[in-house]
Amino acid sequence: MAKVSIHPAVDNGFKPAKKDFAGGTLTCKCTTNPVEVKISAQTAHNHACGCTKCWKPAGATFAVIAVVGRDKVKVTKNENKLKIVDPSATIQRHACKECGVHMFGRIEKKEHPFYGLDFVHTELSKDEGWSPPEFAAFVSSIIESGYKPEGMGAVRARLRELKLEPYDCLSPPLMDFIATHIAKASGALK
Ligand SMILES: N[C@@H](CCC(=O)N[C@@H](CSCO)C(=O)NCC(=O)O)C(=O)O
Ligand SMILES: [Zn+2]
Ligand SMILES: [Zn+2]
Repeated sequence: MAKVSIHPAVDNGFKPAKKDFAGGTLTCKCTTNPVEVKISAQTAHNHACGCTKCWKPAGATFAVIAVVGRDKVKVTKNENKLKIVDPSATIQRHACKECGVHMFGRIEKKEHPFYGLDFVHTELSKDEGWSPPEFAAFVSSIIESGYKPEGMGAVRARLRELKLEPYDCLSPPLMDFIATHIAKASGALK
């Protein structure tokens, strides 16, 4: 049986991060006047995401998305082509109006646990050395985009084969981080 396809950047394995890698340039898919975003740091928490909201290339089952400090993200070309996909979403995804690629996702709610971090797709960069994906998040959510539920066993098996442990939310360390932030804000945790 054919292997389950996850995403073109992970289906054939992926390279480790380069030591001291300090960022690169993301370019949208437009052949003329592409949007360019400069990232001036290495990314963290890169992961495959099965949610319905993250951008993925045509035909991919999962998105691959990482975070980086918002002060390290600068639009350097054709900013006028960017539009926020859903201004009411927690993560405001700034997408190219022409090709639809999401160039960065930003959290504007200061009280959010991930405030200060932008979400980026490093597959949009030709630079090599970015942090590789570490786990798979929101795996069950691919069903919300129409993936057949009976195929989920094979999807999770393939993710494990790629060393991307599948979770139906974020990874346990990130979920603990979120819960700790909420407990400190409410006073439940001192
Ligand atoms: N089942 C939903 C889940 C969507 C969801 O909660 N996505 C997460 C992860 S996106 C990157 O890891 C999230 O934080 N979303 C906030 C937002 O998108 O604004 C679905 O699939 O839609
Ligand atoms: Zn574009
Ligand atoms: Zn997502």
